[in-house]
Amino acid sequence: MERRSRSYVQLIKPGITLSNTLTGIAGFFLAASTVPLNVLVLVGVIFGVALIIASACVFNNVLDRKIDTRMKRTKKREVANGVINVYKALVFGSVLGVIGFVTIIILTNVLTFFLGVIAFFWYIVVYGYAKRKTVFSTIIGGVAGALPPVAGYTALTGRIDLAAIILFVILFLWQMPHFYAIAMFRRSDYSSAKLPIWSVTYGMKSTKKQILMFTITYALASGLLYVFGYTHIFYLILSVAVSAYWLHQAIAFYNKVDDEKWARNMFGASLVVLLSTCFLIAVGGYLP
Ligand code: HEM
Ligand SMILES: CC(C)=CCC/C(C)=C/CC/C(C)=C/COP(=O)(O)OP(=O)(O)O
Repeated sequence: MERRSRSYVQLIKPGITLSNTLTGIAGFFLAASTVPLNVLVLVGVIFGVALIIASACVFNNVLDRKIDTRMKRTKKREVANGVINVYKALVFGSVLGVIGFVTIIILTNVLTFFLGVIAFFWYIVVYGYAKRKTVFSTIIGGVAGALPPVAGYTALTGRIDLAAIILFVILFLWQMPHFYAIAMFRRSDYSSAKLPIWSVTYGMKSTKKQILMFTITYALASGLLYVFGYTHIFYLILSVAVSAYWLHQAIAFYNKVDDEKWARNMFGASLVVLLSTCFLIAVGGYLP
């Protein structure tokens, strides 16, 4: 790929855009186990959600360009280091956003459109502000991250019911160990960028305890789709296995390796858990 287009691809934070879209697709297929599947709506979810998230990430690159220069992980980002200027990034982000929102409104419904608007605004403005000001920014950011699966679900059902709320809770809780693990192994980055974050404010041991607590809460929440009858016994067995894997990673190495190594391992495991969880949510309603 040409260097310039590669830079634009980096601007949308492809890992985050792809994985969040995946959670939207999972929500869609859970809905399709209770109401008839509509392929056009699926197309709307895939492209609409992906484009809106991509757009939000581009705007985040612009807003965070100063912070990004102060962190080792982000200092090579295109807007931060001037490879793409602010104006071009804003045009790119706006084009993605307009196409994304138009796709959502045409192919899904008004409720899903509004969820997209809320998530978009929340990530860029509310989280963008909180990130600089409070140690609770992770919890606040988690709200935006938990909305795509809800949007995928409402795109088909047109309403927020208990299943939609459970999806929100599962993904919200998944994000806490995911991000606190990053906060641990990137602690010096956050410290030099002067961003309040749990590991910097309260230390590594406290963050480790938080991760363990949220991993347990996630494990409990992932069973709720079964408890409330949206999925069946195979979903429960497999989701218990996934949670057990994550908990095992947390507990087995808790005092055996250094904190940073432990956190890196938990982060890697969080991605395995995310993919497995998306898969189980998507097929859970069809399994016996
Ligand atoms: C459901 C929501 C979320 C999903 C699906 C998700 C997914 C991912 C994935 C797949 C990666 C690895 C690929 C990459 O680096 O681009 C990643 C990394 C990252 N995520 Fe998340 N994430 C979510 C929520 C969050 C939240 C709430 C935060 C912070 C408040 C966060 C912060 C980060 C950071 C900083 C990285 C880079 C880690 C590094 O390489 O040092 N994520 N995320
Ligand atoms: C529909 C819609 C817009 C949904 C939002 C989905 C989304 C982008 C979720 C990610 C949540 C989040 C707080 C990521 C961290 O960003 P960060 O800025 O702290 O990450 P960075 O340090 O890598 O810049």
